[in-house]
Amino acid sequence: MHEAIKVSNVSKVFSRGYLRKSHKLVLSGIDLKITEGDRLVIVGESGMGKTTLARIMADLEWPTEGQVLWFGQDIGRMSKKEKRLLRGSVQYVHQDPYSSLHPAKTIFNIVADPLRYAHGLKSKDLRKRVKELMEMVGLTPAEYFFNKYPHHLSGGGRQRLAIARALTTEPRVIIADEPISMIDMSLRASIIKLFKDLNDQYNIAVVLVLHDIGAAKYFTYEKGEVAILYGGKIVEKGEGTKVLDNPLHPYTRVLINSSPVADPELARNRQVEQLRSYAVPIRTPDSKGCPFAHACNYYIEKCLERDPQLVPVEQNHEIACHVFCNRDGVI
Ligand SMILES: Nc1ncnc2c1ncn2[C@@H]1O[C@H](COP(=O)(O)OP(=O)(O)OP(=O)(O)O)[C@@H](O)[C@H]1O
Repeated sequence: MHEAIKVSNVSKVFSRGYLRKSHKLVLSGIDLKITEGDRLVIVGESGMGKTTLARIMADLEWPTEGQVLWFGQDIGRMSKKEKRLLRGSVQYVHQDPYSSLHPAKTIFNIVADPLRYAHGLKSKDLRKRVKELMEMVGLTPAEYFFNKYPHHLSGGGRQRLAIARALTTEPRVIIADEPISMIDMSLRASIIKLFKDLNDQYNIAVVLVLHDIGAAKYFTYEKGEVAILYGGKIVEKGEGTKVLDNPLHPYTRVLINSSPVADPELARNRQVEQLRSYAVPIRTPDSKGCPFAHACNYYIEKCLERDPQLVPVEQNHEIACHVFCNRDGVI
């Protein structure tokens, strides 16, 4: 299987303030890849760098250091022409379906416009393709929606429309940033199911940014990988079922144990570990040590001094933790 997107040693620093002298390290040393036709979920709480990473993967943001490869080619070294040829192959779906769609355009034109401009489709062919794409995302009967506007749709319907628009370029990868966070609870599973179907039926690689563990499990149950982000670093990554069913990093364990469960009996009896701090770590390029050390109940002196690297603990499962893992495996 070929790599669709590969991120190597990516760091991102945002600079601001007077003379841009204040530097914030938002991502550091990120290595991540998704192969063609696969699934990947990036999980973490708010402020951990998920959106920045997804935007860098989609070439909407540029890394301060490191490389991003699309289908084996370094996008930082591509000419404009080369990039233009590949751009349609990687599509980005925004978090907010309420502001990402033009409110004064009909649903037909939202899907048709990119087909007109990029593929030169007209009249009958255009109508046929718009109908096909709307059916692919479950907006049926498609003709019923043609002359309606985004405000006629629910949040879930709008997200489907945004996905239909993304499909107009026949992408090989879709990157969706928190695609269910602004949608009613009852519709969330159906949107994740839609991404699963696009992956299964059309072999489109899908990267989802999520903070909902239940949704991450549902998406990677059959296949796919999960990367857990904390303080701009990947602290655990690997096969979805391994990471989510057998979490080894102390942050992943807390994240999973504190996610809501439907069974009231289970919820009542569950012991949730309390962290030493719930503050989002603010890191600069000079920060030392593990980003989770200030919150971790198991930290040792070394955690404050040295940044742990990702180490394999079993096949396709890595963690970055001085306490729970060393080069010989899990302690
Ligand atoms: N353009 C920017 N300039 C300065 N700081 C930024 C910029 N974009 C993001 N940040 C900061 O980077 C950090 C990570 O932001 P990011 O949006 O990537 O996190 P996130 O995990 O996606 O959080 P959320 O789920 O809240 O979107 C935050 O502290 C944010 O304030």
